[in-house]
Amino acid sequence: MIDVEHLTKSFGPLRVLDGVTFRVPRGEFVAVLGPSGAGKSTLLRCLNGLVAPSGGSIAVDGIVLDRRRLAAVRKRIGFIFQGVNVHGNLSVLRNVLVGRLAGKAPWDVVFSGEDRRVARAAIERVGLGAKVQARVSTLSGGQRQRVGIARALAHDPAVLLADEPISSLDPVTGREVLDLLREINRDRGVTVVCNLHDVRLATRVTDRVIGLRDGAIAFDGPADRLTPGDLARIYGDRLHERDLAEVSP
Ligand SMILES: Nc1ncnc2c1ncn2[C@@H]1O[C@H](COP(=O)(O)OP(=O)(O)OP(=O)(O)O)[C@@H](O)[C@H]1O
Repeated sequence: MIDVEHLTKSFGPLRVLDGVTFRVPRGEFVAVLGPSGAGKSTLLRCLNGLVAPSGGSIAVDGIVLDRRRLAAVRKRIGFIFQGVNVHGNLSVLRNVLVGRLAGKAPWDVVFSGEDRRVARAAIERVGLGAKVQARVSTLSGGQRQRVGIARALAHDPAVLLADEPISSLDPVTGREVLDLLREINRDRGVTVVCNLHDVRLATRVTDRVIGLRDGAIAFDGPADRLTPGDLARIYGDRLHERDLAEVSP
């Protein structure tokens, strides 16, 4: 489903991704962990074509991502941004309809009955059916992030990429939002790659952890088998006893 080979990315002299190789099968839920600056967001942005790689290759659903095929690959991907990236002045429905824009020409931004049906179904799916017409600025942080997820779903993606989707939420709401992504992953067979800072949630909710350190893979394996030693390889000596305890039995 996602095939990344020898991916490198440099910003000027700074090498941010350094030969990253992994393959994600259809339907897997992958957490990408790593210290700040390890290259997690850059990796996700490369997968979505928001950042052009310096080297290596990426294929999504068998389509090699390059400039010519960017639109075709993006059609298959829903992107959930870091923090909460929604338009406060617009209704929930309008925000989610934005997810139906892909592939429409600028002179053709008229939403069809089908667009509205899909958007409403996505809003129901994330539990905001009663808020379809509410202005997003009147919603809580967790509800706003659900709007972001509904927008990504309205795109009918085969892959969901989520860049720290719970970083601005309290722990309980964050868990609920991650559980929602897990349910969507299971019900629809959507492949999910999600950057996270919460090790405990990553090990409890996802199938697999890819640990990035200094732009290279420091760990890749089943989430429920992550050991304190693996965590130390990912986070180095900045890790504390408390963090290690999170994955200890
Ligand atoms: N557009 C850019 N131009 C220059 N440097 C960049 C750019 N985007 C990212 N970087 C640098 O690349 C490195 C990796 O950034 P990235 O955001 O991918 O890390 P991250 O692991 O997602 O960090 P965090 O967990 O703090 O979000 C950082 O040193 C960052 O400053």
